[in-house]
Amino acid sequence: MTGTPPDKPDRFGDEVVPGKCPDDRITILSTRLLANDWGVLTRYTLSYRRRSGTTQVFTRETYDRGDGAAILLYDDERQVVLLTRQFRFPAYVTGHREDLIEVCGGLLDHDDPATAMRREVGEEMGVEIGEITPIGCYYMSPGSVTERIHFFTGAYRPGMRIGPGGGLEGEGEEIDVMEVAFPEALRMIGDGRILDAKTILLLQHAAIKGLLSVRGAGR
Ligand SMILES: Nc1nc2c(ncn2[C@@H]2O[C@H](COP(=O)(O)OP(=O)(O)O[C@H]3O[C@H](CO)[C@@H](O)[C@H](O)[C@@H]3O)[C@@H](O)[C@H]2O)c(=O)[nH]1
Ligand SMILES: [Mg+2]
Repeated sequence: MTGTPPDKPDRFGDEVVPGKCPDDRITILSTRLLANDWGVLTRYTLSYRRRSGTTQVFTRETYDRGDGAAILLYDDERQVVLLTRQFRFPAYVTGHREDLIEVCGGLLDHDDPATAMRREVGEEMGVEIGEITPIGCYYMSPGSVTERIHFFTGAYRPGMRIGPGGGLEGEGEEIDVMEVAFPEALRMIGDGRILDAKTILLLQHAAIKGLLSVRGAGR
């Protein structure tokens, strides 16, 4: 994506404001904006009616950077997948010192999911993709992060590579594009070389649905 900040919370509609909530278990008592920069960090104070009928008051912080999209690009003739490798600072601060291996993904940045996905595939992978197949839209960290990721798969062939990819240098992106044999990609989950959950979800989806052959991946 470009360096513009993601969508702001108004994309949720007007129900998440004090005193107004369609779920009658919940009353939002107050909200406090803690940060409004790249992402939006908000502290809500809410009262929650438990199943027993008693009411509890507590606070919850939400971090909103907008929603995202991710895609597994696969070539079923050559039995390979196309992945990225890039520096991830939030992983670095947890002590992880290697670049992360991931499927292509990015924030929607005001586009619909399929449009955003095509844009990211062009920028990051240098691929002009044909048909893409939606799989579902899932919360990745629902206890604190509002982001939902729209998942896709897409078949590609070497002829669809129209550029080197690599992402946007002006945004600090430096993305390596890696073609990996599918059984090897599955082994990379098992031995910890792949640590990104959206990538693991998509590779396992491809195995379960038989998009590619798992022969040679071991147990
Ligand atoms: N200025 C600024 N830029 C940021 C910040 N955080 C990220 N960026 C930049 O914003 C761009 C985001 O690139 P995308 O390709 O759209 O997103 P992503 O970082 O690959 O991944 C996002 O979407 C994924 C969904 O597939 C998510 O899984 C991932 O966590 C992240 O939200 C990158 O250029 C990145 O450097 C920040 O705090 N400040
Ligand atoms: Mg990205």
